[in-house]
Amino acid sequence: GGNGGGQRLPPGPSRLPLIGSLHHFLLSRSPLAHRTMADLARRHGAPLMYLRLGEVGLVVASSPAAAREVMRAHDTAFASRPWIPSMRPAMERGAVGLVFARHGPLWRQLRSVSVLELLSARRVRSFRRVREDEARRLVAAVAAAPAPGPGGEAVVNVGELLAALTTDVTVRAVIGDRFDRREEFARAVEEGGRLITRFSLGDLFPSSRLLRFLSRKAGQAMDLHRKMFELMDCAIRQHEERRAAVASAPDGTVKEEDEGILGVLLRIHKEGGLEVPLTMDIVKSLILDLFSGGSDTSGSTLEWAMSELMRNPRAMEKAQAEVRSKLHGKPSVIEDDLRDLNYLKLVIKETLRLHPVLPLLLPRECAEDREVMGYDVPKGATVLVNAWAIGRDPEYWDDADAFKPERFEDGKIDYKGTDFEFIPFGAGRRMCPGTLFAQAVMELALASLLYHFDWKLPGGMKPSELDMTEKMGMAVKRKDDLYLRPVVRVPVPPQSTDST
Ligand code: HEM
Repeated sequence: GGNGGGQRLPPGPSRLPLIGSLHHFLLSRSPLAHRTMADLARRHGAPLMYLRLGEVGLVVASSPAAAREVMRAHDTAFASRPWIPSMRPAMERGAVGLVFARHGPLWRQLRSVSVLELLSARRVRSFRRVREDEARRLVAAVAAAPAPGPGGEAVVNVGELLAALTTDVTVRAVIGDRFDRREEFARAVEEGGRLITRFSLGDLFPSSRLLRFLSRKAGQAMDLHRKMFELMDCAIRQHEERRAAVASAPDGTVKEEDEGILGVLLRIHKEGGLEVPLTMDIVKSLILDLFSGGSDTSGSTLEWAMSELMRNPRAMEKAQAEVRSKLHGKPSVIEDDLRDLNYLKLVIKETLRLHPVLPLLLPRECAEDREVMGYDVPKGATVLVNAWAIGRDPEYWDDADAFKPERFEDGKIDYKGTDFEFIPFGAGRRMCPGTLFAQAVMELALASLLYHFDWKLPGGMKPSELDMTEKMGMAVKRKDDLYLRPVVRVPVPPQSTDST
């Protein structure tokens, strides 16, 4: 109640003058927005909930039915992304790729290029050797690297290795090579995560120029944008030098995997003739989207998968038995082997249910007043879908908080955007275009880790003692690093010294 203009806003928690519902977040036990929002939605019996944070109206869908309304029934009205005020100056200077493009001709064009060309099943398959090579490097690094960890045992930082793997696979797929400035880039992505998730008063009260002026966020966003574009310039140069080198080599053929995603984009850029010209700024923004969208998400998902397997030794044993029996002592896992690894795929699905690394997906914006489930959603409201809450809703999931890959055994529920109780990649026209890319790298990496090694928790820790606290960033990660002690089961073949 309490809203003027005859609007019937969705129910939600109390709102104070000026700050709206902000106090619910400031007083919440959890610093994680998806948990606070799930709590509020349950307490107010509001699968479609209205909140106001400062001046920003927020509508949160927290049930499969509400998610279906947002991403199917009203998909076109909710197909834009809001531009956070402090990020707007950077975006207006051209820092817009696929992720943040407003629903319109530019987005449509980038979307179809991405789906049909850059991330298609055929293109993803063409990077198979890149993935196999990086997976071999991963297991070689695990076998070589155990170093005394916090408790003096020889452990590896599993999350760090997996983050490096997913970054390298993505970057090699895009530019055809490892990125010379990888560490700098990783730091910049982390900085971006901090910036985007930090509350800033200027963002909550966009009409206040004073607050915006006082907030340093806009300036920092601009600096980061410049830094990212400089790094992308460098990636493009690196790509072009590499192609020139490949073309002038004795057998001078440029293979598809050398062309890379960037090669395809540069070709389209040169050909021209598109409805919306593909400028170099757009190319840079788009590859930046792929770099950051492609690595952090898959890397964190893999780290959660390993964490869940450590907490659930029976699932771990089952997954290891499967990969070891299917491979019959082969030297390493290759992609042909993945076809038979059914349980491994269920493990990944179950991980995505319990740990959707974008728990609120990516924000949508309401383009026009809409009536949803009998309530008014006002134009301009930010619309979120709480995939985390939906994936753990006891009304749809038995023993919802337990890790049970078997629940997906009958193959009825998938993350393709049609089963609204399971939407880690979103749904509708803004759904993640990178699912095949992500699936390919995650399956191979996990199979490789489980094939070659047994894994022990350090310091005699019991499985149930492994802390699973989350930390917010660009994607939701573990708060504590996951250190594990690897025990070799299937020896890792010596690394070849190929140049890539
Ligand atoms: C486990 C891995 C991943 C997860 C959980 C994930 C999740 C998501 C989600 C939830 C969205 C927003 C969907 C919506 O608004 O309905 C999204 C969008 C997007 N993702 Fe992913 N993603 C993953 C991997 C990838 C990869 C590997 C790529 C590319 C290489 C990628 C590229 C994108 C892009 C470009 C968008 C924006 C699409 C648009 O706005 O039209 N993602 N992703």
